[in-house]
Amino acid sequence: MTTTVVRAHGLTKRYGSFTAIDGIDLSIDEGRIYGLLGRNGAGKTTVMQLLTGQIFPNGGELEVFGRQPAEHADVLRRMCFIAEAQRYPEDFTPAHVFRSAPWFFEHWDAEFAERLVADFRLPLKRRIKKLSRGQLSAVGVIVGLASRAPLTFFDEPYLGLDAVARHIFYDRLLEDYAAHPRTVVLSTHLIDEVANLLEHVILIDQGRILLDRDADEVRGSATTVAGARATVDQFVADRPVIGREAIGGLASVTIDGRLDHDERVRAAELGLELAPVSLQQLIVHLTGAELAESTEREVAA
Ligand SMILES: Nc1ncnc2c1ncn2[C@@H]1O[C@H](COP(=O)(O)OP(=O)(O)OP(=O)(O)O)[C@@H](O)[C@H]1O
Repeated sequence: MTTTVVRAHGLTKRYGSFTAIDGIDLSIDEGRIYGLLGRNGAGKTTVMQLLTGQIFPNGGELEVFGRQPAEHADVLRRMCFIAEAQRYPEDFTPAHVFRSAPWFFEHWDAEFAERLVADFRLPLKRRIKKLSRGQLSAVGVIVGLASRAPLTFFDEPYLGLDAVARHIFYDRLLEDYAAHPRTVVLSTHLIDEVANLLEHVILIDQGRILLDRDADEVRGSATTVAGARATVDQFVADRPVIGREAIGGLASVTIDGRLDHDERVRAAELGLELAPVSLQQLIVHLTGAELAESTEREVAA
């Protein structure tokens, strides 16, 4: 049976007259990896801050582990939130951070943290304020992984991490998650890199949820059809179009939904090229519709 760890209904957060989170419904199940995706300013960090009790909603209902997060220490203890720009006490070294972690996280695994320190080549005794940007991110990633909190939030945790370090993060996360299942919510702009890691995708745009679906359903749920403009237009005529680019007599149109065998054969007969749309492309289409339209207008002009 699936256990739901987060339930939100009509969750709203306003800053003055600006509505950052606009009455969203959300449910997060135990033992899954969620991707919280969206453009800059979409509201990802605000959602994570609400769920971890760091800020209060202006409206709606929110339950984390069955209770309101902000008021219950036992709920807060089961969560770990790694922010984009994590702050540490002045004069702390990574060694200090890892030594104090067991105070906050009852499942802290010191041995795992040690292995991660070696993986990330993190200088343990250097003051945090002297660390490079990537090393600072590594401290957060190590805390997030080794804490083994039942509900872990990583808010774009890898500013400055190089490609090797990011892949170490993905690999260790997957390995450790398999051995110690828990719920992970990861916000990121590097969608293609994490696409295979995610089991569920929540796409947020201007404080609202645009997509909340199983990652497997999302993968391959859209197709790009490219070829002669008139032929493409004819082929996609009755389908939901989510993106369109055209240059001269050529067009590339992204349609929602899968194509069956007969449709694929027909596309091939018409000389059209079909390509699956990656999660990143799909999200760009879904959240950048205005951009795509203006590009087409510019090209056409
Ligand atoms: N304390 C605040 N006061 C006023 N506005 C705020 C405050 N915090 C966030 N906002 C606004 O709320 C919106 C959502 O911000 P949020 O940080 O949640 O976005 P995000 O999706 O995490 O963006 P990014 O990908 O750029 O980190 C933004 O428009 C932001 O400017």
